[in-house]
Amino acid sequence: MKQALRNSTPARLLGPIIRLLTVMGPQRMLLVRSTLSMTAYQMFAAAAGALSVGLAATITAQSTDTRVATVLAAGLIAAVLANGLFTWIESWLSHVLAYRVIETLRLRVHDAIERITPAGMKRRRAGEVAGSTMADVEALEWFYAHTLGSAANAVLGPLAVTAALVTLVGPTGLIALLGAIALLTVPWLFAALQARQGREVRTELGRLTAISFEGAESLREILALGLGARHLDEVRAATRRLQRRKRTFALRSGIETAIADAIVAITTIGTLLVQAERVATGQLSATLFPVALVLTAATFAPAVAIFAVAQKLGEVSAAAERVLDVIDAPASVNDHPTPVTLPAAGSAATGSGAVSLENVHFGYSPTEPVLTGVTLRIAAGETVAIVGVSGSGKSTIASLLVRFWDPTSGNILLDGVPLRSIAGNRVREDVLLVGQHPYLFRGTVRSNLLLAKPDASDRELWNALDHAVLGPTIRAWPDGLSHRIGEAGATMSGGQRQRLALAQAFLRDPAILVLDETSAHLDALSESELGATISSLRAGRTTIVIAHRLATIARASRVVFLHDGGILVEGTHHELISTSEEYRSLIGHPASTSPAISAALPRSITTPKGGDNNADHRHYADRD
Ligand SMILES: Nc1ncnc2c1ncn2[C@@H]1O[C@H](COP(=O)(O)OP(=O)(O)OP(=O)(O)O)[C@@H](O)[C@H]1O
Repeated sequence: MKQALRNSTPARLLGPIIRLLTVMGPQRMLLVRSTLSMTAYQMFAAAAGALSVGLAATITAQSTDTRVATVLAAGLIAAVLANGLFTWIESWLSHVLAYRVIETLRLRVHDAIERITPAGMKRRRAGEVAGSTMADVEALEWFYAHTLGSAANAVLGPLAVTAALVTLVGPTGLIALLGAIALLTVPWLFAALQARQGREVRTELGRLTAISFEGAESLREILALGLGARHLDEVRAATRRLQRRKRTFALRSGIETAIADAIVAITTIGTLLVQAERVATGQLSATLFPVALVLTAATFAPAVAIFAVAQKLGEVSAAAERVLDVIDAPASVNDHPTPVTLPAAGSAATGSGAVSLENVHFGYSPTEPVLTGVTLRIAAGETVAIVGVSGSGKSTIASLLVRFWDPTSGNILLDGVPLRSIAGNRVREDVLLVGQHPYLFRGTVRSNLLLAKPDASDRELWNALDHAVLGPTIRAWPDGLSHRIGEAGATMSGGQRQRLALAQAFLRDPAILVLDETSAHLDALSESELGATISSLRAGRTTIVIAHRLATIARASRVVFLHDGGILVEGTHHELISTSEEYRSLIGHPASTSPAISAALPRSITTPKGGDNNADHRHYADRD
């Protein structure tokens, strides 16, 4: 029985909304006050209506005693003023409540996205999810501001007015209550349809938001590839689909409204006929007849308000469900309940920074292992280059080192401490990953550099820029450090963005540096300048380079050749050239006896997932 109730459509409709109510926590008292204010203003509205018709009837009776009329007039003025006051209070409280709850929800969504983003989503996907989820949160604001109070009031209001009506006119006053109950059952009858339509509307809205986000973020690529018209078509098609969904939603809502209007009309006419009959037979005084009609209308007022809300419940419920999906998404790494407290973040100068990978296994999905038992020990201050064909798992190791993911089995240790026992954020203070496509925030050169070291002086900033061979360029700009950078660094070249990221690394001065080396953006001159920069950045610091260039590989004290989920060979560049045919083949060394890499290497290297091995081969060779 309980199970059936839980699976009923209304319960499913309300389930996500009720679960989200838990975020209200400390705001519960605000909800109680807002609901009571709403009940008060509706009671005063009903009283004002009843008093005004009572007053009119008294005046029409032309009684010589003016005392009753005076009392009724005074009561009417008081009721109107109180109605205005409580309407204002309720509106104020309900919006404060809604904004506080929405603020809490926004923070929860933000936390969830931060928790699942590093590994779970690429940046663009995170933007889409954040955008459409925040739109869902906005939809909930209306619910919190206008619904919660109305829902409680839909029960309290009709009961209170009915009590007054029954006191004045007797049991026939219950007709209005029956009408209000009938009115509230209408949305429940359509609940299943409404739930489906609500989900469809929110899903289409989410798709449209995602397409718009993608369009805005990749506008350059879209225009460069001549895909503007196609993108516009996609936006138009998504808009049309959304409009279609909204039309069917509105159609059902319109039918519900028509049925509700019929119920209100039938109840009002029924009350009119019954009470008129009673006046005619002397069971009800003529003065109370208009009062009964006004109170009948007042019985409906809260029910009509909640009816309007219930009609939108499908959409609100779907929005709540989508927000919960994000909030409930599991983290890619779970912080240890009692994380190890490391001393203040190490730096190159502290001599810390030994890294060990102990039999590390990892796959993004259980069926597709990427690393199958990698064991690697890197001493503090050592520079290790990781090489391998595209898709061999080099960047995956980088992600594991900064704890975007945890190994499926095995361990990664930082100065002997398992990474799993250190909070993810703390790990990233010691281990800095400079990725292939560094992201710069909208702001200035200075504001971006200060992200790496908030208390750095301008002198330190210039030093870092000079180390990164970006100083002369920035000095030549009229605004210098105050030069504005567009969103995602759009106003800078790829090479300049990369140097700015390296300047940030100089400022951060981490104990361990993980460089996911890019193969693009740099001309030969810049590359050799940057090589020198990276050498000075590496000095005395544990550095792991995901290497794409021979010059970088040659500079490393050790080269690790990743292949087929494990380490195939390791040693210095020269050792590997003389001992490993696979390595010679990978880097396209002239002494390689395998003109075609496919002849010498196992199949998984020659046809890597998502990569062209010959392109890789040429890639290393070109830059020797
Ligand atoms: N977030 C992810 N979700 C699922 N699979 C992924 C993800 N990231 C990488 N992969 C897959 O894992 C494998 C290893 O990818 P990885 O990026 O580590 O390779 P790589 O050696 O760094 O390649 P490249 O040299 O091209 O950058 C590839 O098959 C890739 O498709």
